[in-house]
Amino acid sequence: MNQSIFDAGRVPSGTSSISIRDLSLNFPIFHGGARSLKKLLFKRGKAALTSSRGLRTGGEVRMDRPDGGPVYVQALNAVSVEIRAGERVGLIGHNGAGKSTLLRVMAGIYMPDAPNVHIRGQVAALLDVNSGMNPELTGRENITLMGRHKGLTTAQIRQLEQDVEEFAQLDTFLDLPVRLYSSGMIVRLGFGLATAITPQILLMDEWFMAGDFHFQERAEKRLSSVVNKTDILVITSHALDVLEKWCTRLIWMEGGQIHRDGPTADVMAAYRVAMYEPDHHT
Ligand SMILES: Nc1ncnc2c1ncn2[C@@H]1O[C@H](COP(=O)(O)OP(=O)(O)OP(=O)(O)O)[C@@H](O)[C@H]1O
Repeated sequence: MNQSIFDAGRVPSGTSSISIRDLSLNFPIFHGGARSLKKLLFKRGKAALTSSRGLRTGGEVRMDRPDGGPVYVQALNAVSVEIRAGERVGLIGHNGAGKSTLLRVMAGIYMPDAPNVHIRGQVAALLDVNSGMNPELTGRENITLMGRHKGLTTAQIRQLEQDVEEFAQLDTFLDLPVRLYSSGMIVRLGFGLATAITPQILLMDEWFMAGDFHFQERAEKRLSSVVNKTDILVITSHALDVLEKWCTRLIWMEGGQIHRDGPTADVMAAYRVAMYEPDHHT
């Protein structure tokens, strides 16, 4: 692909960075269940529901004051992280630890104006497999739509279409509405589209591993050529071998906080030990 057409937001190569200082993010609970949680918190005279052995699933459920106030899930709690060009970072931790939320902050989806979040460089986020896709349109029409959205010329859109068609190998399905696709077929199209350009900062959730074996092989190949050219990769996955393969640094999250941050081998060794602790649900 011609890279010059996607230059918006680019900075000189090797100068991309992610800087997040003391960031907290709460999701208010409006569901009826919030009332019983509130009662429970009130009964315990506490502002937060945390198990005595440490909360291993989900963020902390909190109430503004021990005597009442709105109930919310604290997805991120005072998170500070600096990532420089050249780093390949993996986010690990239990279900609900805050990994996807942190990725969404980095992608500018949550809190895009937060003064303590600074993202320098052109970002591509592979977070939701069908994000930006219109299920009523065919795969080919979706490619065109994205091309137009990016301001490409007709010739450039054709180039994009060829590239994605070759990679996704959807054959006749490329000309059928996306709502008829299986989840793996959507992954093929979404992944092909998202990796048709080389961003400076690539943020990925683990869904890209969802295709069949042949797709995964080709996806890995395509991904490594993209990753080799990006300044920064941040990826979250429960597949530890994937993280060991791709990452130079791991950030281990627990209950919305950074529990440990360091070279992959060190953090992974400690994580594996913790995983086999009898009370650990990671
Ligand atoms: N849109 C939302 N509305 C309300 N709560 C949310 C929302 N998104 C996430 N949460 C809550 O925030 C916490 C962190 O969720 P997040 O998705 O970041 O976890 P995760 O580490 O990516 O988990 P997993 O490994 O299961 O994907 C969880 O307790 C979750 O219930």
